[in-house]
Amino acid sequence: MDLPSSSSTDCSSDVLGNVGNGSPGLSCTSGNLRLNSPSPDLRTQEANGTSLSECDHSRQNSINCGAIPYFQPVEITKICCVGAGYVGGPTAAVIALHNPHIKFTVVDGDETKINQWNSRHLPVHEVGLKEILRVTRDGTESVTFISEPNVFERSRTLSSLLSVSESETSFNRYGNKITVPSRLPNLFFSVDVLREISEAEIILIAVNTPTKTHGIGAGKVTDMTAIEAVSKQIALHAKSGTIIVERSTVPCRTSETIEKIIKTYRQDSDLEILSNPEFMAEGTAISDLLHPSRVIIGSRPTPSGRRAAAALSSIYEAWVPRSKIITVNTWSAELSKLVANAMLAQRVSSINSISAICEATGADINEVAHSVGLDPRIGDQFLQAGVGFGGSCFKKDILSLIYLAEGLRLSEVAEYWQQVLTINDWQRKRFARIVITCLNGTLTGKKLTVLGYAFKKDTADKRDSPSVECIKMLLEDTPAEIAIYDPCCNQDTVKEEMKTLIGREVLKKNGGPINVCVEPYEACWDSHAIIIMTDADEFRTSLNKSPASKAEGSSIDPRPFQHSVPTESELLSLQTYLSSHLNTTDPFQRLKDEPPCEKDCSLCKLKTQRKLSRDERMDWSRIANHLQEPKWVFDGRGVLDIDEMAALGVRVKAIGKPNGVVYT
Ligand SMILES: NC(=O)C1=CN([C@@H]2O[C@H](COP(=O)(O)OP(=O)(O)OC[C@H]3O[C@@H](n4cnc5c(N)ncnc54)[C@H](O)[C@@H]3O)[C@@H](O)[C@H]2O)C=CC1
Ligand SMILES: O=C(O)[C@H]1O[C@H](OP(=O)(O)OP(=O)(O)OC[C@H]2O[C@@H](n3ccc(=O)[nH]c3=O)[C@H](O)[C@@H]2O)[C@H](O)[C@@H](O)[C@@H]1O
Repeated sequence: MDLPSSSSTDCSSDVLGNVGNGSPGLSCTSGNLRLNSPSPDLRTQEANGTSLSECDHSRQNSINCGAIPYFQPVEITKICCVGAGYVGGPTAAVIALHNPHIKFTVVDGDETKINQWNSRHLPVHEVGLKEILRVTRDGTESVTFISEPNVFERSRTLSSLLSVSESETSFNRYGNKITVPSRLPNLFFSVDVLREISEAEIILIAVNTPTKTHGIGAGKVTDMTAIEAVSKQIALHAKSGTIIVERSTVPCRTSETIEKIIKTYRQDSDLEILSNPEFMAEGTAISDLLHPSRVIIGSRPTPSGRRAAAALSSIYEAWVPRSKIITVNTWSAELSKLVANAMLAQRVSSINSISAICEATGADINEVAHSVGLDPRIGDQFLQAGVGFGGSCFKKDILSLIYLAEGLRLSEVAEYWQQVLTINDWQRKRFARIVITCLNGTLTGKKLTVLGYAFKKDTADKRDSPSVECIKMLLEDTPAEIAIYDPCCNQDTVKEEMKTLIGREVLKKNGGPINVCVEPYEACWDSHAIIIMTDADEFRTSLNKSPASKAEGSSIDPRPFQHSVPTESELLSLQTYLSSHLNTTDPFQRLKDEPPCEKDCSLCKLKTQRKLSRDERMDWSRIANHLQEPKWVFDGRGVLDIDEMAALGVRVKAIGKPNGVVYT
């Protein structure tokens, strides 16, 4: 129940209901709402990373600042996330890492996926994910170590430095002895959806919301089947007062739909529905979740809506500065997710449209993008021209926006966003046509090599991948062979997908042209043309540096720490730093054993696809020697240095590069 508004309507009570000093039951030295956490140690440290001035600043910037009355803090002990996919798993891992006092369970109807999350073989591959799961899912031992930069590196004998008794001399010499307490597991994966829903105080919905493939609105409207199913389960099983959080990307006003579904089964519903869209990108999911540009929380503008928003905010405040947590109304939160994806995709289509002009005029797309991106009003992100955007979200979210505009009879708006998709489709086909044209209009009898099968680098996700579409187009011209290699995709999964999409006869073992390779050199051998479809670092020429990757983790020593006990984030960066220097996955020796695999675990037997290490590049000179004349490489992602390749005798056709136009 909301307490009467005792605080004033100025910023002594901010939009999340966090009140200033002197409020009963709340500590607000940093301006953060403190819940009754049974384990204040790490959590408080982490949250206190937000300074008072930062907090005050954020209050001034808060939308609706001061509009909220004081309310009783909600104690959160159990969170359930429905949907153990690309979003559910990583989100849960990061929230659980920073909230060790909360029991977090991820549920999914897919038992195979849940078994994978509970095993050594995770269904989602993201840099840093495994490290976090080892802590949250498996628990850790207590560890004592020295917080002195370079101590581990100097000694190179970890065990003597980690054991308190043996390393007393070292401690005395270097000082700053740090003890990190042990952790119990607080992240669980389960198929018992109903039980977990019934016990949670917060339920995150992270189920899939693809585009409908049949019936009314097919190919346009969002398929709400999973959202509807979860809403019904929540209506029937959630306890009173549970906070429901939309993490899935949904059409604007979906919370209203959820509410209606809930009310169908539960007349006296007191469940509050929030919108908290996720903005992470695949390949950098963990970095994006650990350091989000913003956390958007949409709620009803009522006291109970704001109280629910405050409860959710307090979970994020364990590691996200308050100034980055933005509260808005529910519809704004839902719509802003669609708009963010639409605008990112729009930039890609914009630069891709210009790439065609570059090819025809002699301008260079990289030079144009660089020149344009230096204007801070434009910025340099998302200006890499290529084979068009792919992935599970951009297209479906733009389609959802178009459908919304059409429903509102805003046909010009719908047409505007439709054009982003039209250009994307055109660019994908244009690239495949360039390949065929350069090969004299015929692929018959030729071997082609496709490097990159997923929709971008550092992920195995193949949903709406431009590569798949390109392969389909090339197949129509009956090449002798298409060899496929992707450093992240599993060979058997790619074969299985090709079989499903095109037919079993397409595979090499059945006499067909598709040959899925486990290493790049085999794929490129004797090829008439190499076609680069993703920006994997392996594919780059030595002179063409990869853009700084957020995914790679810290190469900077975070010591000395700000607090006597380091935060989980600090420990993680130290672990990453030490792991790379000392060549061990567990430099603190605090991790417990991973769950054992069954004797004949099929996943253990799967071949590891990445044959080159993360930093290793393909040897293009070796490949150049074994290409068929006239040695064609089609660079769909701007990863090659054309002069370097020319020196190897290789012809490169790259998107947005001058098409034989010379200065006169
Ligand atoms: N993939 C990404 O990078 C991002 C995705 N999103 C959004 O997040 C949502 C989820 O996306 P992904 O994680 O990629 O999807 P996903 O397909 O990887 O995972 C969804 C999971 O939900 C499960 N599920 C569906 N209905 C269920 C039910 N009734 N009960 C229990 N489990 C159920 C499925 O079995 C599946 O494992 C989508 O709305 C997507 O647009 C948002 C930001 C980033
Ligand atoms: O809602 C989602 O699912 C997510 O969609 C995208 O993330 P993601 O699809 O994982 O990957 P991006 O890095 O955005 O790339 C999307 C596509 O655009 C392409 N792209 C991206 C950037 C660029 O400059 N050029 C370009 O062609 C990529 O190769 C890829 O095919 C957004 O970046 C995330 O913020 C969002 O949360």
